[in-house]
Amino acid sequence: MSKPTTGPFEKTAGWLDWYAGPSKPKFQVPPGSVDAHCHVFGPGAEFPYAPERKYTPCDASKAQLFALRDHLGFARNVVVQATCHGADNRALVDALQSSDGKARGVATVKRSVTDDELNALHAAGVRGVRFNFVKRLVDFTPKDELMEIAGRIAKLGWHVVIYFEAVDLPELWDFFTALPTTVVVDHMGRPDVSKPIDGPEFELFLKFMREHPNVWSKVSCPERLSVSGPPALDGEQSAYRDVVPFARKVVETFPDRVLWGTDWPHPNLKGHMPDDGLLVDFIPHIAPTAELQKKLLVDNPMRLYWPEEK
Ligand SMILES: O=C(O)c1cc(C(=O)O)oc(=O)c1
Repeated sequence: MSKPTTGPFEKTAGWLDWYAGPSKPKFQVPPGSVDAHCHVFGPGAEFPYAPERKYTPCDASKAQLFALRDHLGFARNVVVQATCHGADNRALVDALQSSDGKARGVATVKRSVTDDELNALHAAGVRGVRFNFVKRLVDFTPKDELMEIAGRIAKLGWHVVIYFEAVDLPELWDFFTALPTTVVVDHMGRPDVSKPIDGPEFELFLKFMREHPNVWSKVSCPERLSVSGPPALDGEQSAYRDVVPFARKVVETFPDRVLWGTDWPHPNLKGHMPDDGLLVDFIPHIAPTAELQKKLLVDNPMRLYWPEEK
């Protein structure tokens, strides 16, 4: 892969660039696998970062994303609008339109979005909107505004992707459970994996999924959630072991409602930047059978993002 670059923008201090020499995974993903959570950043010279952003990344272009897809053995991507682009979806749309039909997307929109704009996003391959509740990433948006957006995008057959921290689930519960669409949780709702897996916090997340069959989860981002490490670097095959029981529990309990993604280019990591090849090698630890792997990597994302092909 080519190396990360920066255009006219100055990166946030301490920014870690994505890993330019990912290893070839030992685990071979099933044919037709989908990386269902990844981003593009800019390039800033072409698609400027949003004025309201909370961080300025290095560039991470569509060509670099597609090269990673091929290198890791994936067939398709779901590109999720990154907060550094706000509600300006141009970089996302450009990536989708350049993908030969191999990428679909999740956008961020404001209440002011027009029906024509939503229809154009749909034509480009957008199938969901993202609502973000992580305070270090976005400013607050009133819930009535989000609910209005959810009602409008439901008519297009789209879903809502939510990103929040585990401690905030109780406060957000009523809003989340009132959403009229399929709801996809980013990164398992960010559990604190230093707490017990059968403790009240993770139990609430499992209850959220158990009691609401429209709720799905991405079992992604062990590199963000792990406290114990070791990091996925230098061939490490036992990376992020403290995350395994949490992710495996979700995969085994709700095998038809889980998705997996690299989260490339891994915004805001502080300690290390993982080798994406080793992240793929993490998959069989959380989805130990071929049947679970196929659901996680092929059947589920295809049902959600390419339903016309099923
Ligand atoms: O935890 C994060 O910092 C993060 C940020 C973004 C984004 O800025 O969109 O997306 C993610 O999936 C994760």
